Amino acid sequence: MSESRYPVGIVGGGAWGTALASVMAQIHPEVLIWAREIDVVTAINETHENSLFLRGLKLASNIRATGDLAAMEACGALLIVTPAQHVRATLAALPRTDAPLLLCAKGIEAGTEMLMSDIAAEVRPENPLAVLSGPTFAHEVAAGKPTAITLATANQDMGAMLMRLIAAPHFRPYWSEDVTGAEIGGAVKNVLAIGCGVVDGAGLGLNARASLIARGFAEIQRYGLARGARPETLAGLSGLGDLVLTCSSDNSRNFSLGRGLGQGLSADALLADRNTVAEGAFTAPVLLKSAQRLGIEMPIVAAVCALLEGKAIVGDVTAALLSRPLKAESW
Ligand SMILES: NC(=O)c1ccc[n+]([C@@H]2O[C@H](COP(=O)([O-])OP(=O)(O)OC[C@H]3O[C@@H](n4cnc5c(N)ncnc54)[C@H](O)[C@@H]3O)[C@@H](O)[C@H]2O)c1
Ligand SMILES: O=P(O)(O)OC[C@H](O)CO
Repeated sequence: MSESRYPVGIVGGGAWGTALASVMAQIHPEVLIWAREIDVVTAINETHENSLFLRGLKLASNIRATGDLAAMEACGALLIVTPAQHVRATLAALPRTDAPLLLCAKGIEAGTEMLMSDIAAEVRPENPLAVLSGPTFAHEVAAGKPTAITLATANQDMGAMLMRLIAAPHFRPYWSEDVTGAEIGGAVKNVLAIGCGVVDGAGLGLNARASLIARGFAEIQRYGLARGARPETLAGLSGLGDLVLTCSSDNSRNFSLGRGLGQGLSADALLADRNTVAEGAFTAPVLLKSAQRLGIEMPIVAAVCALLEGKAIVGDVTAALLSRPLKAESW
C-alpha cells in the first residue's frame, strides 16, 4: 500500500459510510469521505453532522467530505459503502489507484447474480479486495458500542494488514479467507429480516420468528454451500450473527419494511416513503432466481418475494410454508 495523505477513505456517505468514517477518525489523523449528495458534503464539512442519513451524531472534525470521486486517489485504502446495486458504477468511476478495496455493501447484483467481490474483480482487477460484513447497526457503531465484524480476504497477510488498519478500541475485526461466505451471509439475511418483520407486523408470534430464523439459516446454508461458501463462515458474524441482529430489531430497515408488509401495506408505498436503503427488497428477486437456477429450495425467500411483489398475502404464504411436505430437519 502506498504512502497516502488519508490512510483510509470512505466511498459512500449514507449511515454506514458515516459510521465507519466516525470509527476511522478515532484511529487515523484524517479521514476522507465521498458523498453523492452535496448537502451531505457541506453538512459534514461545516457543521460536522450527516442528518440526512445518521441523525443525532456529532462527527469528528478530522473527517473531511468531498463530492469529487477523483479526490479519493489520496487514500491508502478505500471502504466502498454505496448500496449494492450502485457498487459497479461507483467502482468504475473511481480514479486509478492501487488502494485495497474493502467492500461493505450487502447484496447481490440484479441481472448478473454477482456478489460485490465478483463485480470488483471484474471492474477493478488491479486492486486487492476484501469484504467487511457482520452484525453492525450503524448508529451503534457510531455511538461507540462494542462491535465485532468479519474482514474476509483470500490473502492472510493482506487480511492482517487491513485488520490493523481498521481495528479500533470498540471495533474488532476477525479475518476470514472465505470472501464468498462473508458476502452470502450478509446478502441473504436481509431478505430473511424482511420475513421476520412480516411475522412481527402480522402478529404471528415469537415462536414463528425463531422458526423463521432457524429455517432461514438452513436456506442460507443451502444456497451458500452451492456457491462455494464455507459452513463455518455462514455460522459466524457475517452470517448467523447478522441474521440474529437484523431479525430481532425494528432498527433494521429490512425488518421494518417487512413489518409494514405484515401490516398489509404495499412494498411500493413503503419504499417510496424512505430515502434509506432496504437491500433485501433488491436482493430477494435476484436471490430467488439464482437459487432456482442452482436447483436450491428457498421457500422463505420465495414467500418474501411474493409479498414484495404483491402477489400474495401473509395468510397465504404462512399457510403454504406450514403445509410443505413433512421432512427431516436438516439443511
Ligand atoms: N446502515 C447500516 O447499519 C449498515 C451496516 C452494515 C452494512 N450496511 C450496508 O451498507 C450499504 C450502504 O447502506 P447505508 O446504510 O450506508 O445507506 P443509507 O440507507 O444510509 O443511504 C443510502 C445511500 O445510498 C446512496 N445512493 C443512492 N443512490 C445512489 C447512486 N445512484 N449511486 C451511489 N450511491 C447512491 C446515497 O448517497 C446514500 O449514501 C448497504 O449495502 C447496507 O446493506 C449498512
Ligand atoms: O438496517 P438493515 O436491515 O440494512 O441492517 C443493517 C446492517 O446490515 C446490520 O448488520
